[in-house]
Amino acid sequence: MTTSLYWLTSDLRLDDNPALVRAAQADSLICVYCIDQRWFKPHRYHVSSMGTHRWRFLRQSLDTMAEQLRIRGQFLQIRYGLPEQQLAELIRRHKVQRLICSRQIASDELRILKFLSQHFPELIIEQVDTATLFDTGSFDISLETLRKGFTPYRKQVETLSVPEPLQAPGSLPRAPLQVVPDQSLPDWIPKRYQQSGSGSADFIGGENAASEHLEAYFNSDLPSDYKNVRDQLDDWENSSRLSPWLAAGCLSPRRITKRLLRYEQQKGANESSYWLYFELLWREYFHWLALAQKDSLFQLKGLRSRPPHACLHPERYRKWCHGNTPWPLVNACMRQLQATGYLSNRGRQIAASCFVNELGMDWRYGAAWFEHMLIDFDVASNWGNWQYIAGVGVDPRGGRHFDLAAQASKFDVDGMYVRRWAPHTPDSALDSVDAADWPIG
Ligand SMILES: Cc1cc2nc3c(=O)[nH]c(=O)nc-3n(C[C@H](O)[C@H](O)[C@H](O)COP(=O)(O)OP(=O)(O)OC[C@H]3O[C@@H](n4cnc5c(N)ncnc54)[C@H](O)[C@@H]3O)c2cc1C
Repeated sequence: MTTSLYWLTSDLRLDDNPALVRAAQADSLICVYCIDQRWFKPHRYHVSSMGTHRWRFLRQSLDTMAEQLRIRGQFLQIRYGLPEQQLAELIRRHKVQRLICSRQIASDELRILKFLSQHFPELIIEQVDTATLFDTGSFDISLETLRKGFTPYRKQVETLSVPEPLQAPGSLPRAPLQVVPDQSLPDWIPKRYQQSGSGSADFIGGENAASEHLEAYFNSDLPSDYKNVRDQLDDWENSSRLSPWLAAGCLSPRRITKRLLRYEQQKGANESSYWLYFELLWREYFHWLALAQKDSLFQLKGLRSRPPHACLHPERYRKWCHGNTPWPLVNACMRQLQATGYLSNRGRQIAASCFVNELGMDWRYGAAWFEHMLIDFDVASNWGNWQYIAGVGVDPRGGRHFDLAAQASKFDVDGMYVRRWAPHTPDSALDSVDAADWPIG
């Protein structure tokens, strides 16, 4: 009798989930999701990884996943604590022979897998590609090749056809025991997370909401205009808004691509519809890059040989985070992010460029704030895009410096965006100057 353990991470779906299909090849199956205690503790960048927007979305996604598994005679265990301990306990108790999970790219999760392989040398650990269009091994994903830039990579993968998405399994092996779920949250989850309620109706976590949103988007004509409007700062309809579901794994990129192809067959392909695929390839590029570059994703120097000049200035940092800088456009971006957990790609670029260039700060503090705030946080896309803007990633132009006045006059012509999100921006200087700070005489 074989017992497999499926460790769910950013793959909260049944549809097109090759890890679940692989895990189901067993007599008995344990499905577990671990809420990591470390997500809620402020780390070296003085903020915790998990923010309330993403937490709400995650809880909704887990509820849907638990219900989908229940319908198929399975059970989702949600465990709180340190994943390495939680998983080790299950492996020991149920004499688990195989652990299956999605391919991990972040160092924390890779350390968990290393811990398990050291403590259970007999355990077979299988990492499965669930977050990408293509599998590892379909093409060259070495750092050396990826460093050549996005365009050579894109040309390589555009010759490949995207594999068909898998159907959700109709039934699954039984769990070894039925554990009564404990719904109470541990006290290391701060109170404000427990009260985060149902939140904004814009993004509802879970596979069902994901497929409803996918259908609504592709039943409209919006994809045919995507490229023309994707750079706008606000408005639900300017881009696909698929990112939170992609990041939590409620939706697979293969399913999106399949739906996009159907759209093109029905309504015709154009540059805009192609551009959606182009952006999915960017997402994928950052994913492979993160996998290849390992810990340098989180280092100040990134892929460069020397770190850039950067400082840590707490007052500037606070002002940027809360939208109190001298730049109304940046303030509007930061306040929208804080209020909703979402920011357009243009808004993210503007806020990140200001952080790196006008504020001269260590880019990793900005990336960590985004990680905490974003409802669609994805380690590869977030840290990779930050590196790109800070000039320590793969950008052949060596970083991006956006002219904030020019951005405002181009993307917020009538000032509507600033009026909506930061109507009462204080007229503050970037740094407070106090005579007492200066030596006298
Ligand atoms: C500083 C910075 C941080 C970012 N952090 C994240 C993050 O944590 N999570 C995240 O999903 N995206 C991140 N992005 C990328 C991008 O801003 C978002 O994916 C996009 O705004 C999400 O909205 P959408 O789904 O409507 O995108 P659309 O414009 O509709 O694009 C469709 C999909 O393509 C992918 N995509 C689009 N642009 C990018 C890009 N520049 N890089 C990678 N993938 C892209 C996303 O999966 C997106 O859902 C970041 C960008 C910047 C500049």
